[in-house]
Amino acid sequence: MTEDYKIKVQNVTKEYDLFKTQADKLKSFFSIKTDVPHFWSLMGVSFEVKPGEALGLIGVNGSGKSTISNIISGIIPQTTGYVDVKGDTSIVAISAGLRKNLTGRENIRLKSLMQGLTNEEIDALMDDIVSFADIGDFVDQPVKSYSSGMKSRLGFSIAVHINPDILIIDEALSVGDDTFYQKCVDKIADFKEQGKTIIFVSHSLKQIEFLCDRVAWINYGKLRMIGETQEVTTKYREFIEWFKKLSKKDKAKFEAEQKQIQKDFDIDEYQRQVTEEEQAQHPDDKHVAAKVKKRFYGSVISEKMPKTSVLFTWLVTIATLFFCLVNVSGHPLSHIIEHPASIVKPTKKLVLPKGVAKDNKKTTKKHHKKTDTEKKTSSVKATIK
Ligand SMILES: Nc1ncnc2c1ncn2[C@@H]1O[C@H](COP(=O)(O)OP(=O)(O)OP(=O)(O)O)[C@@H](O)[C@H]1O
Repeated sequence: MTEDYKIKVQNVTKEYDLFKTQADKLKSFFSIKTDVPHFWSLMGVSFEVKPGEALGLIGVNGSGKSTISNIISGIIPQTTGYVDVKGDTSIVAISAGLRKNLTGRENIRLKSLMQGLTNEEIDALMDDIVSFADIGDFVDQPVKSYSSGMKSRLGFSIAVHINPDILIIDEALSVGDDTFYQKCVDKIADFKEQGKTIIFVSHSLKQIEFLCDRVAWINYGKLRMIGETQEVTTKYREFIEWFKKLSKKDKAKFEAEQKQIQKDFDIDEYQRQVTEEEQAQHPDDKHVAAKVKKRFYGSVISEKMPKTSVLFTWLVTIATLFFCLVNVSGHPLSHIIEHPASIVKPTKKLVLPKGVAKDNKKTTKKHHKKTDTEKKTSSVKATIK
């Protein structure tokens, strides 16, 4: 692999925990072991995109195309692996990055500000973005009222007008009508002429063949093939034809097997495998294992709490609980240190809020009256006797 790249992904994986309850989610955050099943959406994907290249991403539903696009765009983090993107990216997926409660115009401003444009620059671009999106009065309505085609139009228009170095288009053209599609294709062609880098995700092999210089075929979380467009699309078509000829039962069996492989994926085993392969290529390098480890974990931000933070959180929680108990018990700290059992034997009277105290007095008085009556009754009873 040459160093002359715009995007580089190396040994990228993405794991999802398939939580069933909120409690499982919380436990996992605190690194408490749960029996939640795991699913590896990506199982070690590596490729590079050269400057000015249009790379197509193809693969059947659920193969991991959007996952890798979102990782490259910085929308979601990878679980392991190295990702290097040289330049600003702008992703166009159906409704990606659009806030549904904001109007189209507000979304234009927000997304542009997030890309680093100033308010003056946005004002200058606003009319062009609105006119390209061509969604009429809806531009002043909240995005939640848009059809998927309208969201795609708005998203595409914003993305191409903010002039990113890298444009990632994820299935955005599949929902537009023919006129809009042609406008988008022309705009993408303009981008290519300007030497910009494009990642184009689509199920339409025709669109891919028309727009892309190279294609990566992602297959159930793995990179199955990358190369010249025609070569890869031909192999992919053969695969689709083979799959279509399977019986319904065999199709289901094949898909279940692939998903099972994604559930059973072992990240440590994969790391060992990569280390062994690289050690074989560089037998004299004593630092291969450390380099692979750094590549796997060096640039990732864990979605789970690191062990030290978990320990710290537990310590703070226990300390807080302890001091609360000391306070409630009413004993001085030194006394509790000498007699730990006294922490559960409070000395202080409970100080109740005013209203509660009054109510309590009334109840106690009533209680006393009752007791006096009882006393009188018993003395009368005694006199009669
Ligand atoms: N948040 C999530 N939690 C659990 N699994 C997820 C999550 N997001 C994606 N996945 C799973 O990861 C796999 C890859 O999904 P992804 O959306 O990347 O596929 P895709 O190739 O873009 O599919 P499509 O062509 O249908 O858009 C799928 O099996 C999907 O169910």
